[in-house]
Amino acid sequence: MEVIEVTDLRKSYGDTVAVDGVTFTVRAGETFGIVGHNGAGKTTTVECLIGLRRGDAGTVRVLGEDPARRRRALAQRLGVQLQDSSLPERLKVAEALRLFGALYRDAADWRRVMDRWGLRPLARKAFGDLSGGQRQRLMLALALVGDPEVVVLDELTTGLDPIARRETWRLIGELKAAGTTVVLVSHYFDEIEALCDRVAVLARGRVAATGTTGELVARTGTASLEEAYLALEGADR
Ligand SMILES: Nc1ncnc2c1ncn2[C@@H]1O[C@H](COP(=O)(O)OP(=O)(O)OP(=O)(O)O)[C@@H](O)[C@H]1O
Repeated sequence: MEVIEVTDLRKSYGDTVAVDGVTFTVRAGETFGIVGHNGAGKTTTVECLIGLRRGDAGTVRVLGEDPARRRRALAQRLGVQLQDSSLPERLKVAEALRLFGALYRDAADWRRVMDRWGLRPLARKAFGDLSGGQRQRLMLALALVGDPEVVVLDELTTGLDPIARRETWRLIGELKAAGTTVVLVSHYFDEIEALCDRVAVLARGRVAATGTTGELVARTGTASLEEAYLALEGADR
């Protein structure tokens, strides 16, 4: 079953064409990676997926719904962690989890989410006093507190130290084992290779290729996803 269907999505900001006819599908339970250079259109695509933006043309369906029209209903089933998101400086970690948990009809137990993400020692710390990595971890926990069917993670482990990164990978593996569909935007090829079933390579607002790491490597005659990406990105110039 297709959980996400994006067909010929287009979006411009004035004269800048950010997304120029993007098409891909994500199946139920799949972990799907989106890679691309800075400005390739990844964030714009993700924003259209979660209903924060409406494309100029094309269609987007998430769990069968149009996110631009059904954002509220979808919010109950969707977990989102965006680049550069923030919270009020004085809000404490436990308060944030409780507050976000209360927004969902079928939320996970926020205390368990707090434990799972190693946030209990920080429960009484204010958001403004957290380190970059701790903020990132909290944002991930908040994306999951609603026990979502689909999770969209933009720059999952940016700012995390190597140990926290590996721990995050392990938790994403658990999500995957539980059948959650995950969309992962990343600049880290090791992360995409380790976690994703399939990848879409975005270049200048278009999908240069979609496939498993093995397929992309075979198609480009390269030895790694990073090399395959560089070949595909260059070929599209
Ligand atoms: N709100 C906006 N107003 C004007 N232009 C924008 C806006 N948001 C994005 N753009 C432009 O659209 C293009 C695609 O940007 P987008 O943020 O979607 O790319 P990205 O792949 O997420 O990049 P990065 O890896 O740097 O985050 C870029 O040229 C960017 O400058």
